[in-house]
Amino acid sequence: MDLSLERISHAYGDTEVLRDISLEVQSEEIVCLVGPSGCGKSTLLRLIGGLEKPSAGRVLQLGGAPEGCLNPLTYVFQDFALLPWRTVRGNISLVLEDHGIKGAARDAIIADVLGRTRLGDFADALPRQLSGGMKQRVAIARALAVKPAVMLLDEPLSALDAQTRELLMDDLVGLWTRQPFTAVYVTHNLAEAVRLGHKIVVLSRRPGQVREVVEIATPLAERAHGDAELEAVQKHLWNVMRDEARAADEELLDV
Ligand SMILES: Nc1ncnc2c1ncn2[C@@H]1O[C@H](COP(=O)(O)OP(=O)(O)OP(=O)(O)O)[C@@H](O)[C@H]1O
Repeated sequence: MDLSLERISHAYGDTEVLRDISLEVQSEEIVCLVGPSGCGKSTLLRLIGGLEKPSAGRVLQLGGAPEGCLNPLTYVFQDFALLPWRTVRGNISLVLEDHGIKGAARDAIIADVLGRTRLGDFADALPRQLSGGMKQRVAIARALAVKPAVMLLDEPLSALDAQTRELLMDDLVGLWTRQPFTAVYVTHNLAEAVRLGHKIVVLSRRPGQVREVVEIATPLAERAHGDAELEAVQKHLWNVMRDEARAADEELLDV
């Protein structure tokens, strides 16, 4: 399934947050949204996911969802949102039970997503026994269990330390390479965007507008850490964003 955002604008009361955003998300593509603090990245993700309705414009879902899809637009949050009293298996099982999937069918899906996220040995662990990076892998496995058409990731790595972020980026690349998925990925971190994004959308400061869309042709699996071409793209993105970020940072808070 592809997504087409047509001239989306959004305001909260008098606060204009997003202005005239048009964007395509193609199937099996990771689209990263970057932009200064408060420019409306998370708001745009909520509008895409249908949690809120845009003040103007629309989000079109083009083509059918994958076979067996239980939830076309599925979120992955920064704080993992795992139930602490349920094991890894139990956390994943819950979303399937919610859809009436039980027994062998449920077990097969759980085995599949634990395999894809390389968590097979941790099925019986409780969240408190896992590192932050492992918890986020469980959250990703849980999202995959509902066979989403598009995963919506809101700063999924920003609660993690730098080393864990690197490992999880490798994991996401591996996951996508083994079986491509479609995602919209909000991040502050330009290194993450150039590592994971097929397309990087730079938003201006609030009201967020599309400043630039950068496409990176290098396959994800070939994007090595420290690659000169990626660093040049990252530098370019920072040049586009720097003045906007500074202006956003110096803006007086409206309290
Ligand atoms: N439910 C809401 N009601 C009123 N204002 C809101 C609401 N949600 C977000 N905002 C405002 O909309 C603007 C954009 O917020 P949003 O969280 O989408 O930005 P962001 O780019 O994701 O920010 P950050 O990078 O800091 O996470 C902010 O000024 C925020 O205060």
